[in-house]
Amino acid sequence: MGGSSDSDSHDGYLTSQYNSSNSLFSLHTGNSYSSASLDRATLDCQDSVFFDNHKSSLLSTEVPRFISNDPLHLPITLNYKRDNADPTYTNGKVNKFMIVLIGLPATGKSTISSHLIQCLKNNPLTNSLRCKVFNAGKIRRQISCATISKPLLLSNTSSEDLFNPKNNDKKETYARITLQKLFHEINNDECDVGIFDATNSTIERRRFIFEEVCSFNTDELSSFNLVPIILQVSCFNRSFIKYNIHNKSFNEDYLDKPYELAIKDFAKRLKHYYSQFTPFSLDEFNQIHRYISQHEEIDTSLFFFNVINAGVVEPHSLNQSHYPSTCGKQIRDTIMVIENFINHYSQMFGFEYIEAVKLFFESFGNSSEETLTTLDSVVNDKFFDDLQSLIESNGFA
Ligand SMILES: Nc1ncnc2c1ncn2[C@@H]1O[C@H](COP(=O)(O)OP(=O)(O)OP(=O)(O)O)[C@@H](O)[C@H]1O
Ligand SMILES: O=P(O)(O)OC[C@H]1O[C@](O)(CO)[C@@H](O)[C@@H]1O
Repeated sequence: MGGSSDSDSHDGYLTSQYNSSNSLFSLHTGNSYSSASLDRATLDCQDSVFFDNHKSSLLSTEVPRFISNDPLHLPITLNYKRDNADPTYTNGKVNKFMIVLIGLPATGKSTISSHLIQCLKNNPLTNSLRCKVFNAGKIRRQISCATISKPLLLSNTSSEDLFNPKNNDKKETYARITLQKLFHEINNDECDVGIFDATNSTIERRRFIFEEVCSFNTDELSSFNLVPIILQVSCFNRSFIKYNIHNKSFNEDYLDKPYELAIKDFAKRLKHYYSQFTPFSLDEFNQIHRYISQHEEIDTSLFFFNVINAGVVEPHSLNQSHYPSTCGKQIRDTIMVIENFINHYSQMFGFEYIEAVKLFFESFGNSSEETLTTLDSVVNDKFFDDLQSLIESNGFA
């Protein structure tokens, strides 16, 4: 595997990153990731039993398929049937769902969203729900392309760099437009599940989102009630991240850019995000729950799910579900389907992805010399160490 960085080249292919010394975030001391349950998730990264149970599947050339070759046919155990005559209301309003994604760039948020939609579409309990993704990057491109006729204006000056934290205002504007579009389509009954696809990487952004959800739900003119579901997507594995960055260099932002420029620009973007990212925590979940309960004056549903390293690390009690006593069947059904998706993500989609990563690095030597050299020259151990330092200086070692 000529030219590959150390992180990928020794015996730890797709496994070495599971030990703490090599992890991108070690997770255990941060303020936000300080809960016992997250510690448990962290321990699982290092836990020898967990490791042994997964090592063979991570290393084998066959994709382990515990259930079936068809990712959409899971043994989902649903105990009751949909009752069409029993639509669910909250506070006299028809329920809709909003999935708020959280996660650093290139962790798989958009990909996992499309997998979730497939899953909802294939389950009789949820197949009538109209799902739509509202992607802040797409909205940004639509607006900025119309203005400057370019996929993405790359710049070396910090004042022009959209992802430099100095320019957060610009990025916030795109996010707010995206959020308003989601509310608008929900309110017009154009969709039932709105997925807000952005990194939502700061506490301030998340506070804004939930203030807006409360305003929406307390708006007497609206006939709908939004049930918020937080889905945090994390990726700590260096090989996964490297593979994802390679793929990101072909996305719409970089259609007109040479590979090297794209990789360098995305790497720079990642550094900006690592310098300001705050993972979502149980504390924040509880704060948001209190805030919504106070403002909506009813006991309200709120859910928090995690996909870590394509589902191979189990989030354990980091996932949270708050069902009020009055919670109706439609919400319970939908959450059950989502929970099944989360719990089986690795079998449904994760291992197939890991296999693709593995193949990518195995055949890496066959890639063009330029691609190889470029990726390794930018996304290497030093780069990951820099990311680690950035996240540590941000208080989340
Ligand atoms: N779970 C996954 N299954 C399959 N491919 C994945 C998965 N996660 C990441 N990838 C690969 O990584 C690339 C980046 O993933 P994706 O675009 O979903 O990340 P993202 O978190 O939405 O990024 P951004 O925030 O920059 O938009 C994808 O193009 C895909 O090739
Ligand atoms: O405004 P946020 O939450 O950072 O998320 C939006 C941005 O995230 C990205 O997906 C990061 O790569 C961009 O495409 C997009 O502009």
